[in-house]
Amino acid sequence: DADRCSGGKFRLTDLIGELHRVFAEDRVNVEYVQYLMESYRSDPAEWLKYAKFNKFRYTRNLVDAGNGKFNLMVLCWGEGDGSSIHNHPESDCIMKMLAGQLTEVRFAWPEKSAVDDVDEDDQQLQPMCEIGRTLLETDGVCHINDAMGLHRVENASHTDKAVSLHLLYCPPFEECSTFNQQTGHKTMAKSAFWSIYGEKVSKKRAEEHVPA
Ligand SMILES: O=C(O)CCSS
Ligand SMILES: [Fe+2]
Repeated sequence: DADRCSGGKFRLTDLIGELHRVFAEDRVNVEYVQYLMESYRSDPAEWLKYAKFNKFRYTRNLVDAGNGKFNLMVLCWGEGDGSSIHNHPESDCIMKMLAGQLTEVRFAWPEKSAVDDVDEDDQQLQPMCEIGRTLLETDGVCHINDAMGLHRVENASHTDKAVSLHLLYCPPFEECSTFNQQTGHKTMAKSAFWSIYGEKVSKKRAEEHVPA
């Protein structure tokens, strides 16, 4: 585990190896997984190959498909890029900053499950706190799952890009629900990869992609 690597550096490859070992067990200790993610010190030389930006929106770049048990991803956020308000179906999401800053705002679930396109009385989503939490590279990890609520993550900087490392498990979901903040209406959204193992995904493959 990370201590064994304390003599040397706990590299991205050590993190991946240790995650494979942890997820081979029946039960996953989320505190230990958080500790492993916290133990990784960002080294751009290790993750630059995954850091592919798209000028129109943030990108999701698969680093490791975790034998189907988890996805480890590098997300690249241009200036002002942000996610929709979304959930993490049956999954835990643990994220940390590799470069730059992101702001996270959490929202309570809408009371009624305002389903797609049914003209229910609108219900604005309520942020759980006045201002978003700013995540810095020096911070620990941010952990969320559906029991904790929904969130929106964005790069509020107009001058700096941001790169974050996300661990999604079990199982890594291929789509999630996104929510309109004003109406609470829910829409399903596909969680596609911009690149896989450092290779840009062709448009064709993006449609049929299932990680190897
Ligand atoms: O997976 C996504 O696209 C959401 C990034 S914030 S956890
Ligand atoms: Fe998220």
